[in-house]
Amino acid sequence: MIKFTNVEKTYADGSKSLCNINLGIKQGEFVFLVGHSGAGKSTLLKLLTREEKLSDGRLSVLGEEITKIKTNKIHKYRRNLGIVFQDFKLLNEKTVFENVEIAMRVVGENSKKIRPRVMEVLHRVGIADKCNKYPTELSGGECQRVGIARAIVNKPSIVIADECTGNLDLNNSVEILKLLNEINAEGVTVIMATHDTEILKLQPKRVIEIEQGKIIKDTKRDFYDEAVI
Ligand SMILES: Nc1ncnc2c1ncn2[C@@H]1O[C@H](COP(=O)(O)OP(=O)(O)OP(=O)(O)O)[C@@H](O)[C@H]1O
Repeated sequence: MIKFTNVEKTYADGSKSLCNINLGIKQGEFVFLVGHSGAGKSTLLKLLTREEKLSDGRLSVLGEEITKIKTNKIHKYRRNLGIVFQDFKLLNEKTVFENVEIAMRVVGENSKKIRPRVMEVLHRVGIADKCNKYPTELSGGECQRVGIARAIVNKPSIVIADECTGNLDLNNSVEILKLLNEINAEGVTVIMATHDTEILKLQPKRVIEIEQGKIIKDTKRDFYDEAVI
């Protein structure tokens, strides 16, 4: 469960980015976070990942009060999260396998478990045959599959995807959404920020709309077209 209670975020330069956010997301939900550029979507996600701190209010994630997590315990908290980025953030000098492997190494996973688990997730996202390639040898859609493999390799409870289809064409976006759906079907909460309303038409999910730092709509997706996935 994720719970925002009266959350405010004002950046150091005085920009008020989030205002009185009250929001509950149950474990296993798939939520789209939408809004125009600058609405506050990334800020909300950065509060979840503890890249940014709340200015006021409360935020609890998986039973933990975010503001109370000590700096030296943040890495432990982040193990619950898998993060997928718009620009993939892959290491170009490392292979596909190594890009995913590194996520297991940094959390100190037992080396014997690493190879089978990495190969398992690479199969899962349909990119195992490219495990020895470098990111520069892959298409955008393939890079994002690697990004998803890296996000899920440590079995997170929550996947956070910030504009993860932003650099992809519609076909690739559909494939990435399918993958996120499958991951969600296994009980993982998925929160996906997007400003692309076409994406919302692809599947019936909860949509939370932010405008100028405020939630202006929260629906179980009853106002969008019929699902096509
Ligand atoms: N580090 C920062 N310092 C100051 N202001 C910031 C910072 N990061 C974001 N903002 C401001 O906070 C507001 C919300 O930004 P945010 O990045 O959360 O929006 P967004 O909805 O994710 O936009 P986009 O779709 O363009 O990524 C904007 O007005 C932005 O200028």
